[in-house]
Amino acid sequence: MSRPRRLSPGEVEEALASLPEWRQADGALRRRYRFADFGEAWAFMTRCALLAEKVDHHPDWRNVWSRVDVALTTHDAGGVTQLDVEMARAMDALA
Ligand SMILES: C[C@H](O)[C@H](O)[C@H]1CNC2=NC(N)=NC(=O)C2=N1
Repeated sequence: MSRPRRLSPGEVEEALASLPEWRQADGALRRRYRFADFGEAWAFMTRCALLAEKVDHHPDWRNVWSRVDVALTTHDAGGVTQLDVEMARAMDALA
C-alpha cells in the first residue's frame, strides 16, 4: 500500500463530525466501547481483528471485562490518516 498521508487537525475534526463517539487525543482517534459482558466485548474484538488483518491496519486497544478502549493511529505516518477514519467507521458498524 502507498504511504498514507497524515490528516491535518482540521481534516480530523471534519471526519469526527460524523463520528460522535470518537475524539482526537495524543495523535490518535480514541473511543471507549461498553458491552454487556466479556463475551460480547471479545466477540467484537474478534470481528475487528479479522477486519484488521484483511486491511492490514490494526487497532491499539485494551480490554477490561466488558470495556474496550481503542486508539487508532497510523504508525507509519506518525498520526491519524484516512485509514484510521475508515477503521473507526468500520468498528462502529461491527459494535
Ligand atoms: C508492516 C505492516 O504493513 C505495518 O506494520 C502496518 C500494519 N498495521 C498497522 N496498523 C496501524 N494502525 N498502523 C500502522 O502503521 C500499521 N502498519
